This record gives sequence, structure tokens and C-alpha cells, in this order.
Amino acid sequence: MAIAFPHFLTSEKPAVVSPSTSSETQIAPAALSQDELKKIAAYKAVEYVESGMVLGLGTGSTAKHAVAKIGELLRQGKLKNIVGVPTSKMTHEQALSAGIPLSDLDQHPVLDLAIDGADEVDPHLNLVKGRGGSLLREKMVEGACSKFIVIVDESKLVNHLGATGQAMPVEIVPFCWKFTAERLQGLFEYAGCAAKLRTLNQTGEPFVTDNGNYIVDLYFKSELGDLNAASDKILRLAGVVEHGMFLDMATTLIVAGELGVCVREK
Ligand SMILES: O=C[C@H](O)[C@H](O)[C@H](O)COP(=O)(O)O
Repeated sequence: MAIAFPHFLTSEKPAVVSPSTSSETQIAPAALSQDELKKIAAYKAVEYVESGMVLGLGTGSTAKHAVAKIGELLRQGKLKNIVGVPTSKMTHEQALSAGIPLSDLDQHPVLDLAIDGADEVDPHLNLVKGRGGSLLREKMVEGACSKFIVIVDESKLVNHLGATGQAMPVEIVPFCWKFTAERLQGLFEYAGCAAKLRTLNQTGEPFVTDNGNYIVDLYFKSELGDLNAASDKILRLAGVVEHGMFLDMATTLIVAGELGVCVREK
């Protein structure tokens, strides 16, 4: 069931721009699928892309719609001189097929704009990311952008990060992963934390990130409290590479829901 837009979102107008007919404005039909909502948010974000920009290209089922749309606009000549910096091997492949010229942070250490999805978004635009396994490159690329637009369907909105019972991913080195997982769990005993190594469904083998690392998913029974303190504690642990809390990084949030599209600038 759709949740009403929380009070922290400022509705631009109670309507959506249809991805297929971008000149028309229409009231969103009640029965849009989650993927259609993701596409609407993604297409809205692509309206911020201008010719000549260096773009951080996000990863996941929402970001892929933005990457596809940017490729389409390039092919149509409506965008020119775009350079993309992908946040995963998967996005690299998609962007190459879509005809987007690619680069990296070594060549382009400052980016104009990144567009990416998220697993959770709180009222301060703090995020959980990485349930698809791409958090490290995402954090590096999105941290180098002047503007970072987060695109989500309304199911991703939460009041407190980590209090949903869903995974908070942490990328760790494979060396003695059990030791690191136990240490991570111990850090958050007060929140009833359970740490689980992410594995592949088919084989039970550890999931390996694009960087050759493992992911430990943290599940909390109660709120984490101070997120910056939690972040610092995780990052101080030897064996941890990065975590999926993106604190104070997003500059703009675009949410698509049954009531329409909301845009919130931080
Ligand atoms: O690791 C994956 C990324 O952080 C994604 O951006 C995030 O999981 C959201 O993915 P989706 O748009 O598929 O829900």
C-alpha cells in the first residue's frame, strides 16, 4: 500500500511528467508499478543534466532508467559532450552499450552531477545504499560530485535509517571475515545487531564486490542513535572498507509515488 508523502517533502506539483510523453503533465494513475515509479523519478532527474556535464552514473534498478535515458538523449543529439563516471561494473557495461563516453575519477576528480537510487532515505536526506553490492564506488564517485540527486519510489522513505529491519551493508576485506563480522555485531549490541555475511543464493558462496571484497549485512532490532557516531565506529574497525550509510551527501531528493513526483533540495 502506498504511504502518503511525509511532511518533509515539498511537493513541486501533484502531478507526474510521463516518461513517454515528456511534454504532457498528467495525474498519476493509481496502479503504477514500482518500476514505473522508479522510471518517473529517474526521468525527472535527467532533466537536470546539461550538455558538457561530467556525470556520476549510479547503480541499481532505479539508476538504470536514468542511464538509459541519458544514452537516448545523446543519440537524439539533445545532449552533447557528456562524460559518465560509472559506479559499478554493471553500470559501466550498461553505459557503454548506451553509447555514453566514459571516464573515471583519476581523469575527472570533480564531477558536476550524480544520479543514483537508494535503499532508504531519511528526512535529512541521509541514505542507506549498497543492498545491490555497489556502495564503495558509489560513495567515491558521489562524494566527488557538486550535486547528488537521489531518485527513489516512495517505498524507500523512512523515519530512521536502519530501523526498518532491512540490511545495512558493510564492505569488508575477505581476510578473517568472521572476525570482522563479530566485531561489527559487537559494536551495535545495544541495537540488537545481527551481522550476516552476504552469500549467493545459488551456491552459498560469499558475494564478492566489484573490488574483490565481501559484504556483511547488519540487521538492527532498534534505532542506531547518532548516525555519525555509528559511522565513525564502523570505519575505525580494521578490516572494514566502507559502509552503506551515506550521511550528508545527497543534495536533492526526487521521490515518485502514487500522488506524483516530489523534489526536495537540501
Ligand atoms: O548497491 C546498490 C546501490 O546502492 C543501489 O543504488 C541501491 O541498492 C538502490 O537500488 P535500487 O534502485 O535497485 O532499489
